[in-house]
Amino acid sequence: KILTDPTKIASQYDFVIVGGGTAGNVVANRLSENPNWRILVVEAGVNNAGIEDVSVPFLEIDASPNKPWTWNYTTVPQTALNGRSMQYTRGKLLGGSSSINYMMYTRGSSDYWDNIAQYSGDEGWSWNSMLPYFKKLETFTPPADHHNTAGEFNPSVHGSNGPLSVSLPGFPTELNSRVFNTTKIASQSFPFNLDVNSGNQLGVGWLQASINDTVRASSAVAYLAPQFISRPNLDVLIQQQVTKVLFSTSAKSAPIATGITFAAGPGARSFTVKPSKEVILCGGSIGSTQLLLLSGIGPSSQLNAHRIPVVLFSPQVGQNLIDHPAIMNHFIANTTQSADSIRENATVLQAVEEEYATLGQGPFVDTASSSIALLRFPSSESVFRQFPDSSVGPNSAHYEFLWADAWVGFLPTVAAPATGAFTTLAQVVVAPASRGSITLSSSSPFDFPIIDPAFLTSEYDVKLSLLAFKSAKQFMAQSPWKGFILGPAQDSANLNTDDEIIAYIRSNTLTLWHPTGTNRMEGNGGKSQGVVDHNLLVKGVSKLRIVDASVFPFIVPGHPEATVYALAERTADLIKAAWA
Ligand SMILES: Cc1cc2nc3c(=O)[nH]c(=O)nc-3n(C[C@H](O)[C@H](O)[C@H](O)COP(=O)(O)OP(=O)(O)OC[C@H]3O[C@@H](n4cnc5c(N)ncnc54)[C@H](O)[C@@H]3O)c2cc1C
Repeated sequence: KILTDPTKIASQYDFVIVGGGTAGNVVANRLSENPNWRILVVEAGVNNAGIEDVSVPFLEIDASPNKPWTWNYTTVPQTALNGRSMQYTRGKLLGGSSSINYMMYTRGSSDYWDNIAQYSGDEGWSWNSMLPYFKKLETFTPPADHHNTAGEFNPSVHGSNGPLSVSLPGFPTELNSRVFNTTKIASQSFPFNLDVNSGNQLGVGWLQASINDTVRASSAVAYLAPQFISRPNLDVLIQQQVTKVLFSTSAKSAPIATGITFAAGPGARSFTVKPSKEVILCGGSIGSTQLLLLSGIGPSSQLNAHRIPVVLFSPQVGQNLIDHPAIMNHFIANTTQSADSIRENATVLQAVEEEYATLGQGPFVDTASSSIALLRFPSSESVFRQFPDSSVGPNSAHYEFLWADAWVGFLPTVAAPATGAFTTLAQVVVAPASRGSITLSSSSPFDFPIIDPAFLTSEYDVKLSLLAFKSAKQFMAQSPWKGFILGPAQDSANLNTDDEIIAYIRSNTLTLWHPTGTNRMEGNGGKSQGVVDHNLLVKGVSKLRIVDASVFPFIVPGHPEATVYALAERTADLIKAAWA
């Protein structure tokens, strides 16, 4: 059941899970399959139920930022982006960021998982070991318009019985035929890929999304569905922020995590709960990292600076922050059909809303993009003579494209024009070399930490971004776009020299909100330091685990939510085995 009153929780639990987000609800669901175990989830945010903006797929643009259900973080000024800071939103509600994200569903590549397996020395993280979890977690669902999806995905790599619905686009746009015709004309550079989630990710394919018919499928909708949340051994306490992990320390053994404290806000009453088995942190790359530091696990400099009693020096906590730098390239489109009219014209908006409400059809059933390209630069590019190749393997992407049949933009400085029709091509460097950090700003759990994704601080990322821009230009110059695309929009017009393009890159790069790696797994038999071991147990202490995007040693070439779901599914099995 979902609880809002902390005095109503039980007196004893086996497991306490911090954060009812993407990973947290998966772990809660799977552990509560054992009727002998009692599970408590403590989530800082609100219930997702009844919030329209986090349910209607098209309203993803209204799901964040600066909502009552978001963590409204900002980054520090980004030195390589002309000193710009950017909003760095996370979901603060059941489902976590899966309740506010763009629902783009990508598993990464077989290289990606095989790399984690090799790095951690645990074959259980390999692609072949993880594919059964990807299948277990999903039900591949027909799109809202129930069109024939043969030729748009490979059914043999998908699941049919899992909690999470994954689907294909359910509203055709004018872009689809143009994107896929381009793969025929320019198949050498931009080959068609039947299913980018098959392990072989390279090419241009249909974009799968975590959507169930007409509504968003978040981890809350999927893993806390009525048949699960009604289990008598599962309690989910909301609107309470975990402020500290408690430890018992003795000279004889490593510190043992014994419980947590939580409170509704600064000055509110503080509560303690002590599970008999484990504390499991699922607070996400920012939440779990801040909590570890506040609890006395982290680099000595930081714990000392904020006078936090030391439980364990762990130098990697908050380091290795990796995120994907993206740019929204806008083109002028020669059409009256683009989704810009929904934003520009109240009558069109009303008609689209009605179509969705009465028929469950139309543009509101989809996320922003229907197709995705995951691509590599040739090894002959001069950048690879200067820098090591950052991709996770020879069959994995350096960069990505997504197309939207409207102006999509997130920069306060580049507002959508009041009129006109546009196509957006988002370019993303999916194998960046830059590394940032998360550090404490104070010892109060209610102060936001200092977040520095360090975008483009490696020159390598600037060079890949430049190459991706040129590749995008090449894609949009192919014959299927003739007469439809009239040229770049004002914000990217007249970019001729590399210097001009790089200036544009620095002023337009933004986050895709994929912070990863701040509590990374240790690697190379412990030679590469990490915060957790390959079972995601926090090193140097006992009974404390981290299960969320912060533990990945590398960033996925693609979008992380699918990888977080699969990570959580496997770790739930590891926890079950550990306590069997
Ligand atoms: C705007 C946006 C768009 C995105 N688009 C996509 C996309 O299209 N596709 C994709 O794959 N990925 C996307 N992502 C990224 C993806 O959603 C995340 O990588 C993933 O959901 C992270 O899962 P997690 O379990 O690590 O953390 P989260 O899902 O963020 O869960 C963390 C949970 O812990 C709670 N919490 C944190 N600290 C505490 C505390 N101290 N006490 C109690 N509770 C706490 C939070 O409130 C939250 O509910 C997007 C993210 C955002 C923000």
